[in-house]
Amino acid sequence: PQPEDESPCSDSGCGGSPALMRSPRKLSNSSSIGLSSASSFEESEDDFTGSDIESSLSPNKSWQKLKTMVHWSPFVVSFKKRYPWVQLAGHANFQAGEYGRLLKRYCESEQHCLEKLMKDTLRPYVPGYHGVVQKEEQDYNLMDDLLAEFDSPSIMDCKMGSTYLEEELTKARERPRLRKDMYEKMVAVDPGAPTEEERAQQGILKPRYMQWRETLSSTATLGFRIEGIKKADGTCNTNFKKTKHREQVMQALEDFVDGNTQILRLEELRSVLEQSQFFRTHEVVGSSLLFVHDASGKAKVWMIDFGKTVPLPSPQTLDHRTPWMEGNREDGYLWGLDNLIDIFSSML
Ligand SMILES: Nc1ncnc2c1ncn2[C@@H]1O[C@H](COP(=O)(O)OP(=O)(O)OP(=O)(O)O)[C@@H](O)[C@H]1O
Ligand SMILES: O=P(O)(O)O[C@@H]1[C@H](O)[C@H](O)[C@@H](OP(=O)(O)O)[C@H](OP(=O)(O)O)[C@H]1O
Repeated sequence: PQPEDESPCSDSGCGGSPALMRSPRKLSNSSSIGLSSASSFEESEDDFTGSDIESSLSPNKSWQKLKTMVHWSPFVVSFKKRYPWVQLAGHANFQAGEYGRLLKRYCESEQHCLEKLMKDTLRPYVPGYHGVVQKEEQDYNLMDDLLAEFDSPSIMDCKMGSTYLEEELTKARERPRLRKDMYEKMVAVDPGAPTEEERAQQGILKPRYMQWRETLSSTATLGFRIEGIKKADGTCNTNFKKTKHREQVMQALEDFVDGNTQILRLEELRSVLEQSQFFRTHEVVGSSLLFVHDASGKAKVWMIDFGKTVPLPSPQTLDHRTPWMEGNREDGYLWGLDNLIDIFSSML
């Protein structure tokens, strides 16, 4: 069976290198630090000069062709510090950009979300978005690299709320397609999980896999799950598939926080979410909170990954807390955030 490509922006079958490619601007070949689908890159210590910017915009370089308006800083940009880039989860969708920016493989629904979010009250909680760029005939959404302003940061990706769209369920029903790769991922974690029928088929439907992943982890019971943690000391863990119970989650969070309790304050984000027009009018699925802090005490959280965030038909709105029932499109995002805040409060 063919891999199923049901998600608006799933890159199944699209190929592409899992490694971040080197940009023309002296990105070093620094070694991977053992993350799934991840590589790291380092900015050159050399300063950028005005002429670098000019030459980087020369028309004969296809990767710099601008598809929509991209706002380049009119002044000289200086990159003095080295920092490794880390991808904690997700597909091999990223490339290093310039000026502390990242290129993420183009996804139309993500583009629409990021454009709207730049005008929403949630803007401070979303990576700055700089339009679509094309590089080697591939389109990318260009956004700020959230790690750029930190020194040796600790990073955590928490996937909030539901992980599959109602649309994915409907499509799987209309056009059921077996996923051998998902069957294999399931068996690798729990050989007893597939049903007799799935075992005979050696394949499973994507929603079945996604639901199984939700119940295996804390998504089903707490409304969020940890996808990956990289600590300042370089240690990294993306093995949280079975981190399910409150105590297990809290232990992982404590390890990540490492005494920097500033990172635990999420009430402001919650109240901005509750006010946001964008949030009220979108089904937000598979999106993560990216927590970043470093030894200086600096700590921030952002919303990332809007590949499966879709607008609701007007005048429908969501409260993001009502339990999901097929048809209501509730994603449980705020229910998950309430639980996360509750756990954080007990850690303060
Ligand atoms: N703007 C950003 N700045 C820094 N790191 C980022 C940024 N966006 C994403 N990342 C890193 O890349 C990882 C994957 O990001 P994202 O979830 O957007 O990718 P994806 O391929 O769409 O994931 P998925 O397969 O879960 O849909 C994050 O866990 C984080 O480590
Ligand atoms: O974490 P796992 O266990 O590796 O499972 C993947 C994960 O749930 C991704 O969120 C999902 O991508 P989307 O969110 O984009 O659907 C991907 O589907 P895919 O293989 O169809 O891309 C799954 O394989």
